[in-house]
Amino acid sequence: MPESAGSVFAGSALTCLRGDRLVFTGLDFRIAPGEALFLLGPNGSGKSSLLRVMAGLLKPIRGRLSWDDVPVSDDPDAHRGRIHYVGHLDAVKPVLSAVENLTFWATLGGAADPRDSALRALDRLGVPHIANVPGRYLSAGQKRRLNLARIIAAPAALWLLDEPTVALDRAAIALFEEIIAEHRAGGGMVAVSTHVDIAMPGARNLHLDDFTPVLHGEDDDLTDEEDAA
Ligand SMILES: Nc1ncnc2c1ncn2[C@@H]1O[C@H](COP(=O)(O)OP(=O)(O)OP(=O)(O)O)[C@@H](O)[C@H]1O
Repeated sequence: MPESAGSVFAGSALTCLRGDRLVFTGLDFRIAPGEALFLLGPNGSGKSSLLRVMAGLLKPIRGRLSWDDVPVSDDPDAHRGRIHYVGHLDAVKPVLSAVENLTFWATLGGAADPRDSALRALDRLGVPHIANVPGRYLSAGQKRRLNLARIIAAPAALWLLDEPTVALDRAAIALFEEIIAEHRAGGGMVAVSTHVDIAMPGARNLHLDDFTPVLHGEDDDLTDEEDAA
């Protein structure tokens, strides 16, 4: 059961700089238990950047990120403990088998019985047969399923998923939609960046291009904040 019961995750007046580019400014969002947010927008509009901000991996140069109205920056470790962040670059270790990769992540995520959780998550993602296959032999879609198995191998209230359905076949996308629905039914929260249709009933849309800054020279004093991770 996620720890989100009653919790609200919110951002207000967020401004993000990457390199020398102001990516978005004045961005607000709010996710309550059971809610889902789609991050939408063209390439380069800042979806991945916002997910990294939400995960505490990238510091916004302005604005506030809060959990139950307490600034996330007050306790970054607590925030890390309540999220699963899955980026679009997978992190499968090539020499470890699928179940070893997943057991490692489940241990980090605080699962009670990491290996058992790992095996059950592989089963849920429809790939029990890859358990003993080394990461380097997995297909793109199998790696993606393995990455998504991470989110159910250990509990976390907030799932931050960057283009989660890339390389997935239709059956896996349907499975993924079911898993998201179950998470939300248990009070979990989710933010998903995507360029394709994913069924998440009742999800709200956040269009990143609505927050693309128009510069008139007043932001010349902005300084870059490197990745916090
Ligand atoms: N590490 C970085 N250093 C400098 N600039 C970066 C970095 N990462 C991303 N950017 C820039 O930040 C902007 C937003 O990129 P981001 O990856 O957040 O967009 P996106 O909406 O997720 O794009 P896509 O749909 O292509 O995945 C882009 O202009 C990109 O070039």
